[in-house]
Amino acid sequence: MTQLSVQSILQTDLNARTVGIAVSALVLLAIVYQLWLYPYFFSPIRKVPGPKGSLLDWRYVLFGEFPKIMRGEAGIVQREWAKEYGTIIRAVGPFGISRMMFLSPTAVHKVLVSDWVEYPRPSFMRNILGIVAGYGLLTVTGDEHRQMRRFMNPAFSIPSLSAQTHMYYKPIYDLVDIIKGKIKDTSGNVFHVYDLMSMVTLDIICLTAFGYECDSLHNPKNELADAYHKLLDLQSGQNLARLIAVVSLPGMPKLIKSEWLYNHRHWLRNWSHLKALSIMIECMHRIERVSSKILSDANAHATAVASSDSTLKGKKDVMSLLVQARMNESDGSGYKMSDSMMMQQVLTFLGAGHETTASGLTWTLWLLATHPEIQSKLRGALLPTLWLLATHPEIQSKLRGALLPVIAEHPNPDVRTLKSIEYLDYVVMESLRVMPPVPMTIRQAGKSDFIDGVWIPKGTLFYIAIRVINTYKGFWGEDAEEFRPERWGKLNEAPAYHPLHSLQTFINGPHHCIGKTMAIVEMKAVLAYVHATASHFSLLDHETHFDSVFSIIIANFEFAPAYVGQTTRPTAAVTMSMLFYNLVSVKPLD
Ligand code: HEM
Repeated sequence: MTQLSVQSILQTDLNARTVGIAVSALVLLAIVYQLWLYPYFFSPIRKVPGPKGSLLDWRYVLFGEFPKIMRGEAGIVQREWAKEYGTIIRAVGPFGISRMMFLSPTAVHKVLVSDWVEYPRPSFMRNILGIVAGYGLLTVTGDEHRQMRRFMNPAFSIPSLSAQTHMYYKPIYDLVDIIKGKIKDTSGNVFHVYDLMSMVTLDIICLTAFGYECDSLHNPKNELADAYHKLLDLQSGQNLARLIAVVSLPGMPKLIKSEWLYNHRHWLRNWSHLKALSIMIECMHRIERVSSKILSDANAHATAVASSDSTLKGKKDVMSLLVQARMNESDGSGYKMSDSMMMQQVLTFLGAGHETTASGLTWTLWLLATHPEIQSKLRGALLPTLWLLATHPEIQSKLRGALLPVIAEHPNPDVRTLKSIEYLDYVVMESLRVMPPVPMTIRQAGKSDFIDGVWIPKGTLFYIAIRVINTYKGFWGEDAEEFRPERWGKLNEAPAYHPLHSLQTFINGPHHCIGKTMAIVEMKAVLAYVHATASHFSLLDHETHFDSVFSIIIANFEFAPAYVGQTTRPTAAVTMSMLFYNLVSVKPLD
């Protein structure tokens, strides 16, 4: 080898090493900039008040406040920040990315209502929602969302809801019979309330959204119920963090939905961190299989109705209404939902309309179990008619004479009847206020702009802190964190209550929950189970059928904690499922 070639090899080696060192230094600098320099020394929002950890703690530098949020009770870590720092808060999350939390009505209005198109759900959130609840209304934004929402609104209107309410009652009767049966033969009177609520709400959403009889109350192992049960068991802060990490990798959301990964899902079981992902993929696949059958049944029925001369009746469940609307293209906007998009909506209704309502009901029963005085007041509010009738037989028979013809036609209470029971309304709204089933949502700035006088750069994430706003003392008064249904009768006494801004359980603006009224009516129907069919009335006659006007879950059963000193708390995941315990003791009233 000549001296020249040795020199040139050495030179090339040196160059390669120099380039390697330079690249490593640049990567290191980029990491240092992203994790230390930008968030704490350069970011325009670095001086906004908020929690701060030690910059020498590598875990804090890497993950910021995220572990604290995920370990804590849903929404409570953020509530403590609000107490300490006020209504404009900044916190650093994983990888040095800042989050802003605004509580003022003007800021929340800007992000959710007036400038909503500029503040969409961030892509990692759309992907998580898309994977578990379909790439339907929950994941679109802007014009696509406007058109889709306009097309779907009529199926959720009050007239449609009124036509669906009677469908609630079969699952509710079944639920009461099951509880009574279990108490009678009894292995004890302590129940997993969440499991029961999850089954009854799944059966109700299947009937009202698709006219599909799931009957998970009698067949808890049926394909759909079992898949949801397993999916919901995976809900934990840790699994949510893993899912966020996975879907943030380029191409992963598509891969997770692919047939290929479904066929090779057993590979994932070999890594303990990915086991939950493998279960999720399997469950979603099963849910999609049932959903596709639901959709093809709805299509077949609508086609049969359209081609028959009124021998078949048009069904009133949400999906049938959508299929009929698509056939008629009656909204005149030229928008036509594709088959695959209809399929995504089936997943969305199942995903968004089942677990949320189950969680709302479970927390309401827990709050009633731990506030016996409110429980008996609610029972009193539901029963005065009964009591009056029981103690005044002459009024009873007179009333029955007037009621029976109506009752014969409408044996179960409709939307208006449920709405007229004032204290029931207070209890449901108060429970949804202090224990909102979706405790928080997220948005991302699509533009740089001032909000509440602070310059917020494009890309900043926002915590829409539903539970914090719902229980903020500045809006609701000193007792804001307490469960006190009476406040709903005296809202004018709250210091700064605003009907649009102080309660964000279903959020505000164009993305507000399309199922809000459906969920509230359903919760009331389950809690207040009214049964008005028989000819003879005796107060609290539980063994025989309930007679006359109101027989109610709350009137049927007394709820209490399963044992003295029992506590529970909500997980910091997407919805507020109960962590540790969802046992509640249920006693028949006598
Ligand atoms: C107590 C029960 C419920 C609660 C607390 C609840 C809460 C919410 C919240 C907070 C959002 C906004 C999410 C966001 O934009 O980040 C939302 C959206 C939505 N919810 Fe609900 N929900 C409930 C029941 C239902 C039911 C029964 C259905 C339907 C069958 C439903 C369907 C939807 C849909 C489709 C959206 C997306 C709306 C849009 O972006 O236009 N929800 N819900």
